[in-house]
Amino acid sequence: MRRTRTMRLLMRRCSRTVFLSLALTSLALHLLLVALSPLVYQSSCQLPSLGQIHRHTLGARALTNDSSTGSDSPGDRAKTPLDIRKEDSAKMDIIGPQRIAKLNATRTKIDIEEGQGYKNSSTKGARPSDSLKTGRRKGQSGSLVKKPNGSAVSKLEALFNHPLYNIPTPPIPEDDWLMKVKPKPTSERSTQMWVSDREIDYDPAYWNSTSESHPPWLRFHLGISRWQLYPHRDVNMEPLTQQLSKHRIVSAVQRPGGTQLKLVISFPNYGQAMVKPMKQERDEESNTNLYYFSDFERHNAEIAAFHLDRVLGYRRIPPAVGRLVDVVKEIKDITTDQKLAKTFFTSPVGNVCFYGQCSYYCSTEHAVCGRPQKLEASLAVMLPDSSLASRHSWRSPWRRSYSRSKVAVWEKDPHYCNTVKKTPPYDKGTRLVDLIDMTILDFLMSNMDRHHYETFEKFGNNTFLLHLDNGRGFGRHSKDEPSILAPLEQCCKIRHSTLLRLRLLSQPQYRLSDVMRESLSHDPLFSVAPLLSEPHLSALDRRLATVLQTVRDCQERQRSHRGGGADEVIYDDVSDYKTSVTPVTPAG
Ligand SMILES: Nc1ncnc2c1ncn2[C@@H]1O[C@H](COP(=O)(O)OP(=O)(O)OP(=O)(O)O)[C@@H](O)[C@H]1O
Ligand SMILES: [Mn+2]
Repeated sequence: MRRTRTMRLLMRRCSRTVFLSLALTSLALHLLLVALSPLVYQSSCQLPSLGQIHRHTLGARALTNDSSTGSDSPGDRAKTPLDIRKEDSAKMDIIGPQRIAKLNATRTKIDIEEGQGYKNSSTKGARPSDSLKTGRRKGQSGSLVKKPNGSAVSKLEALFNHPLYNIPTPPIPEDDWLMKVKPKPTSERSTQMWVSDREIDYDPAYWNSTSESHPPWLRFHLGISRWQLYPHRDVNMEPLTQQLSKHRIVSAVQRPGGTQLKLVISFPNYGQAMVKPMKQERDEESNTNLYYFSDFERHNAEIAAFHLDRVLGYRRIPPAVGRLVDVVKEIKDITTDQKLAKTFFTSPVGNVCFYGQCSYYCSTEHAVCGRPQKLEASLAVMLPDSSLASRHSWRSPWRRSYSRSKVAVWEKDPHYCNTVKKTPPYDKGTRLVDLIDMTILDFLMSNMDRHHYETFEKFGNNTFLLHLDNGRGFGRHSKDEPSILAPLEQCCKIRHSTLLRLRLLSQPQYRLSDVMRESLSHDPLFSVAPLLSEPHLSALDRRLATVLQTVRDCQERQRSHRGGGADEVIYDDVSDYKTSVTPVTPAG
C-alpha cells in the first residue's frame, strides 16, 4: 500500500515536472518567435530600403512591444491608418470610380442641402477634426456659424462636418493601400544589424506590428491609399504636423534636382521633410515682369496649398507646416553637405545667410537669411522613398511653353481638349476630371507652374494625382490668371463632388476665405504673421466665383448647342446619392 502511494506521488511529481518543462519550452519558443519576427514595412521592398533612405538600419531592433520612441504624444496613440484598415472605414471619404462602383451595392442615403450640414445622422455629434482646435483664435474671428441646436461652431468645423466631406464608403481593399506591414523574413536580420556612426542622433526604433509603436511619418505612409494621401479627420495629422514643426533636426542636406534651393531634413525618429526657405515677404506681390518660370518659390504658398487642397476635400498634397529654423544650429552646424556648408556667410547687418547650389537664385545676391539666425521655412512631409513606392511623372497636356517667345498648342487651339480626350490616359476613367480638379486648385492659388504631376505607379492609371510643388502659387492677389482654367473651359467637365463642394464654399456660412483663414491660423508660423494676407484670401473668393461661372457658362453653351438632355458638363461621381442629394446652389 505504502509503496503504491509512494509510486503515485512520484508519478504525480514527475508529470508535474514534464508539464512544467513543456510549458517553459513553449514559452521559450513563443519568445523566440516574437524575437525573430519583427514587423516591417513594405510595398515591393522591405525595411532595409528604409535603412538605405536614412543610411541607418532600424528593423533589427524592432523586436519589442516597447513604443518608447520618446517622441509620440499620447494623442498619437489614437486611431491610425493601420487601425482604420482593420475596421470598417465607413468614415473615409474617397471618391474614385472603383469606390463609386462599390457604392452601387451599398446605397447610402445622405441629405445634402444648402446650409444643412448637420442633417446627416451619421455625422451628428461627429468629433471635430483632430487637427483643428476648438478654441477660438484670432484667425477664426468672424468665422463662427450657428448649429441647429443654437451652439456656435467654427466655419471650418461646420465645413468638415458637412455630409459632402463625410460620404460613407466601404472598407478599402488591401491592394488599394500604398504600403503594407508584413512580417520580415528572419534571413534578412543580419543585414539590419549594421549601425551608423551617427546613430547617436537618432532614437532607437522599436517598431512592430502595432500602430502605436509607429512614428507619425510612418503612419502617414501607411495611410496612403489609391484615392488619397490621408483620410478626412486624420487623427495622425496633429502629431505629424507637431513633429514637423517642433522635432529636433538631426540632418540637413540639399535636395538635388529641381530649380531652386531646397533641403531635406531628418528627425530623430527617422522622419524626413522637404524644406523650402522663405524668399518673399507675405505682402509682396510677384514682379509682373517675371515669367512664371522665373518667379520665386514661396514657403507660405507650399503651406497654404496644403490647407487649400484639404479644404477642397482633395487630400492630394503632402502635409506642410511652417517653422522658424535656426540656420546655424539646425542647418550649418549639422550638415554633412559640404557644397551647402560652403555657401554660408554673415550679412553686413549680422544675419546668417546661405544660398546653396541650384540653377535658379543660388547666388550671394539671392541668399536666404536668418534674423539673425531664425529663418521661416515650409516643411512638407516626405512621401515614401521611390525605392519603396515609385512614382510616375506625367507631363501636363496644358503645360506652358517655358519659353519667352513660344506659345503652347492649347493656347492656340480652342478644340485642343478633343485631342486630349482621345489620348490615353485621358480617354478613360477619371484622369481628365482629376486634372481639372488640379486646374481648379491652381487657378484658385494662381499657380501657373504645373508642368508635371505625379501618380503612384502601384495604382496604374486608376488613382489620384499628387499635387506636388506648389511654391509658385499665391504670387499675385490683384490679378487672376484665366489661362490656368483652360482645361475646365476647353473640356467643360467637372466632377460632381468637386462642384458640390465648391458651391458649398461659395456660401457665406462656409466661405472659402474664412475657412482658409481659420485653417491657416493653426500653422505654427501664424504667430509670426498670417500665412496669407487678406488680399490673397479675398482673391480666393473672387476666383471661386469665376470657377463656378465657368461651369455655368459651359452648361449654358451645352444647352444652347444640344438642347436639353443629360448634363454632360458634370462627371457623375455621386449618382448613388442622387435620390437624396439636393443640389447645393451657389451663393449670389
Ligand atoms: N513631399 C515630398 N516628398 C517626396 N518627394 C517630393 C515631395 N515634394 C516634392 N517632391 C519631389 O521633389 C521634386 C522637386 O520638388 P519641387 O518640384 O517642389 O522643387 P522645384 O525646385 O520646384 O522643382 P522644379 O524646378 O522641377 O519644379 C518633385 O518633382 C517631386 O518629385
Ligand atoms: Mn517648381
